[in-house]
Amino acid sequence: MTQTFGRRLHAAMGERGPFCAGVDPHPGLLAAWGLDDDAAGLERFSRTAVEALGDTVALLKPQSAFFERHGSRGVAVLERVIADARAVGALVLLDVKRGDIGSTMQAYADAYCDPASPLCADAVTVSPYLGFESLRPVLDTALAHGNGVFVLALTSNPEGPEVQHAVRPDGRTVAGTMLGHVRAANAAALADGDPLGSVGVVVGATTGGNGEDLAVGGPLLAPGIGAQGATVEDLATVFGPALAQVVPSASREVLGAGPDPEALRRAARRTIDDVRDLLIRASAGA
Ligand SMILES: O=C(O)c1cc(=O)[nH]c(=O)n1[C@@H]1O[C@H](COP(=O)(O)O)[C@@H](O)[C@H]1O
Repeated sequence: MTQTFGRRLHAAMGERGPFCAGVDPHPGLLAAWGLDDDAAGLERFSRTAVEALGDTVALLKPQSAFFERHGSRGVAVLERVIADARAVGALVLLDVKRGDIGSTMQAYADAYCDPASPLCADAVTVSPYLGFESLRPVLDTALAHGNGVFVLALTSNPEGPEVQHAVRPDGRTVAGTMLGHVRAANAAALADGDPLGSVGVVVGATTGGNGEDLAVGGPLLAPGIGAQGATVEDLATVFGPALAQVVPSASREVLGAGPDPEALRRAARRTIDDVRDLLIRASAGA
């Protein structure tokens, strides 16, 4: 029986520490690393990042857009990143933020959640803002293959609140409604004894004390650390009692230390140490 994503991520967080390193080959980072903004530069950048970080972090998160902008050669590099990262023991969260009508979501599910596809990753990001049930094909396909899904709830960008904080007639926010759906999606796995559900949510580290119940039974991906202004210390305010389920995520903050592999590793380890220290202080009630 395939191990669920929730179990695999829980184990990886214990072994390597709770941290997700983004692989975002921004044109500006390619230039800073002395690389051309083309498919060859993309390939060198990505291979360096995977070789430096793949055996260090629990989760690697390639952002698909930065590969797609190089066309089919860029997508081929993305396929390689997924395979290479998994080969050195990192779980791969493919950041594509898909969200469409259900019948189209099945095609995305085939692309990203079915091991028969070269773009299949351990987990994928999706947007529920066409309605949570439109995600059903991705949820069902991912879970059937022991993979995971991260559902956007409270995003890190300043534009998010106009949709996500909107209050429904029943008094719940739109984001709170999505968090409720994810909680329900994880209930069976938790009842079966999984330490962590396979359906996570994205809650930006920039979102402050947001007033939502973030105990959804699955992992809480927290982007926004570093370049977007949030710090590891902010996680305590944003997540409160749900801190133990948080996987903080940073891309430019770590990648900016490159291209020296040792410097990349040091940057990731620094954040992991800061998160571990925060968790120890939080559990001691400090
Ligand atoms: O799903 C994500 O990862 C994500 C959600 C969100 O709310 N905000 C957010 O910044 N992200 C992604 O996280 C990464 C943040 O990059 P840095 O700001 O460089 O750390 C980018 O790849 C974003 O697409």
